[in-house]
Amino acid sequence: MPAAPAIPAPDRARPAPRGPEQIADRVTWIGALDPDLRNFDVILKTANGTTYNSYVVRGSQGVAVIDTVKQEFTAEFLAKLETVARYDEITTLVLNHLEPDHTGAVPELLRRAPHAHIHVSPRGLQVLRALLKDDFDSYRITTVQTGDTVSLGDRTLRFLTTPYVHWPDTQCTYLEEQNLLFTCDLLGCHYCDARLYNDKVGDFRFSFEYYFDHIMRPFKRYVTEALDLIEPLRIDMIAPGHGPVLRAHPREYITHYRRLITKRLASETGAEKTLLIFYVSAYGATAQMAEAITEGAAESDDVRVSLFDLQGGDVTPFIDLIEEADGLAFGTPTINGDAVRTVWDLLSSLVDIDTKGKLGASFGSYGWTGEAVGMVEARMQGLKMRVPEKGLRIKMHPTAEELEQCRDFGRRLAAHLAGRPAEREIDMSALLGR
Ligand SMILES: Cc1cc2nc3c(=O)[nH]c(=O)nc-3n(C[C@H](O)[C@H](O)[C@H](O)COP(=O)(O)O)c2cc1C
Repeated sequence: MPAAPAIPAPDRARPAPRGPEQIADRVTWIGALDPDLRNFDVILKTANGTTYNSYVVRGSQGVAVIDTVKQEFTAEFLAKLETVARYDEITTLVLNHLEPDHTGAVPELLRRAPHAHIHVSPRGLQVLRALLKDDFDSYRITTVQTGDTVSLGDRTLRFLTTPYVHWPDTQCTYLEEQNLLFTCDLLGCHYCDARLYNDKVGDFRFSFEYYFDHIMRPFKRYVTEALDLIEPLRIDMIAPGHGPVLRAHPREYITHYRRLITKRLASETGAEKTLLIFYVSAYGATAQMAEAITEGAAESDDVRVSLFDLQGGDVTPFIDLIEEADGLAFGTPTINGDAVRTVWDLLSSLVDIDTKGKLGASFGSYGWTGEAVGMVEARMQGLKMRVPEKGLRIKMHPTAEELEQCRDFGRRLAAHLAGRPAEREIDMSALLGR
């Protein structure tokens, strides 16, 4: 065990905005408030900051620390911890998620707590190794999975493996005797309020949904699995890693996640699959292609086809539609060797949703080099979409014959969506070298 305590990271100049809080019998919040933070993980706006929630659970034969805080709050965190436990009493350190905002104080805590036995998911172990570097081998570490428990005497922690909410390593920890669930990022949000409890703080609905949209939404299928796992539990309190402690009606937050996951309305047409076709067009050539592709695809009764001109510029309204769609086609002319910006804007907005396995297609008119279609195709492949048809390029305005090629392209996209890929006509003369 490494002996010499390192100097803690410099703490913030201003005093800690609040001390520890006993949130339940034997359970104390020892987290940190970060009210001045305005941007999190580069991708999130945090209008009133965030909190890094850490908890101590005291049993008759052991003390557990559940997650820690961001590194710059280490001294504040340790000071709070010292008010509720001695370092040599800490038997268990649970790391539900290894992201630095929850593990920043781990190295310092481990230096001080010689008996802390780390409990982490199997996939968390790899990240932990990277975090602890050369010290890794000097600590006692156990990997835990759903159903495993650790006893603190008269208190028991049960683990639930909930991967990809939102990193591969994530898990939840359930305090059995008190029906208290520690969920780390799941059901959390960036909302800083020293009053701490959901029934005391300001209105944090926006933050809760915003956090879901940007952090959980790309992993909806995993979030669903996590909810399936935690829903059968009796839950009196949810203690997340960020934002308010959910003690009033905790189950409503699970229900709300379910609602956010399933926004889709019942189909009005009865068609099983949906195809969205987006385009931009300076002189109308790509627009003509888009209309012909739509016509071709719409011949299928199995596919509901929608056509959208992106000229308006704002792509945000399309994100929900895209998330629910089965297929997407993007049309863009080549302008200065590239696709048009609104198409890129839309494609880069897809980072918030799961596009894996959706059908993708690209098309567009060009004058001489025509790179745009291939670029869009590569981006769709990068998003792990299924791109079964080579992108369709037409030089300048399409002829009647080329418009028929577009219709045919649309028919093939519909057939792929319906699970019946159409046979393409084989050009025998090309095969025979004529
Ligand atoms: C400003 C400008 C830049 C262009 N740059 C390219 C180019 O780099 N490569 C190319 O193949 N065509 C280029 N073109 C030609 C267009 O791709 C072509 O006119 C196409 O038919 C336009 O399709 P649209 O009517 O759907 O906008 C350019 C056209 C304009 C107006």
